[in-house]
Amino acid sequence: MNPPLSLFVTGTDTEIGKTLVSCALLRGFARLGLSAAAMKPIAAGAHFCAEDGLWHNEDADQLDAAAGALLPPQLRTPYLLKAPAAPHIVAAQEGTALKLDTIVDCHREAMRRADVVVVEGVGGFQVPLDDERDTADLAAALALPVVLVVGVRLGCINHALLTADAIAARGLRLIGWVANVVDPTMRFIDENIETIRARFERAHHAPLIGTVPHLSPPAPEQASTHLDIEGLVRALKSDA
Ligand SMILES: Nc1ncnc2c1ncn2[C@@H]1O[C@H](COP(=O)(O)OP(=O)(O)OP(=O)(O)O)[C@@H](O)[C@H]1O
Ligand SMILES: C[C@H](N)[C@H](N)CCCCCC(=O)O
Ligand SMILES: [Mg+2]
Repeated sequence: MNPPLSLFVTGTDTEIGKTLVSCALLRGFARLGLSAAAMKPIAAGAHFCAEDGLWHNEDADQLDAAAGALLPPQLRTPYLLKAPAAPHIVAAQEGTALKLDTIVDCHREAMRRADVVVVEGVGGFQVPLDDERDTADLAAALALPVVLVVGVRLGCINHALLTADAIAARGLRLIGWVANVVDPTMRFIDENIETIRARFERAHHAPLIGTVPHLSPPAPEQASTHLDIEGLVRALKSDA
């Protein structure tokens, strides 16, 4: 039996396509016959649904819809915060301590239930969780290879390079990256992507998993056709 695989999806910012790409990865893994589960361990922004009597988060719902192996909500999202804002601020206001150990335990259980577990971070790579820790500490506690989603828009080169350096500084492996075209009106899109590709290849040996064009509608199944999922699986297996 193959050991389960897992990866941590981070981004150059909030709202740049981490959820879309995570869902695309889930669909791509499913196409390869892998049972794929998703975690959004810390979610900020929840609404109450009278139909099922549960609090929902949009990212978590999208991940559930794309996942082949569904996790129970408490395992998929151990920390569901109400307000759509910086998690350390919302957690403090709600009196919630965001514990890395709890998330690591949930992740360990998720790994027992699927062939591959996709973990979506929250916001960018160094979003605080409290006065001391941030989401980079979460990725390190989970000891996962990182996929960086670059939201392709003006300014993304700098954000991409800073994030890759931060990932390396935490001793984590940037296993690949996705160029996600959030601003289709940007000038020189291909040249921007090539600039990042060449630098990531040289400095981090991190390949471009694929370029997701601006999609209408932004459907995970379609996005997944732009990603080299087989290559990613090979890299994850050799990293495991
Ligand atoms: N390639 C794309 N084409 C069209 N729309 C996109 C694309 N990528 C992302 N979007 C849209 O941009 C918005 C933000 O994307 P998404 O929710 O995936 O970002 P995120 O990085 O996960 O944000 P958060 O930090 O809140 O988790 C969504 O409405 C999504 O549908
Ligand atoms: C609510 C939002 N969609 C994200 N889930 C949280 C983004 C926090 C960003 C914090 C920051 O870097 O300033
Ligand atoms: Mg998201």
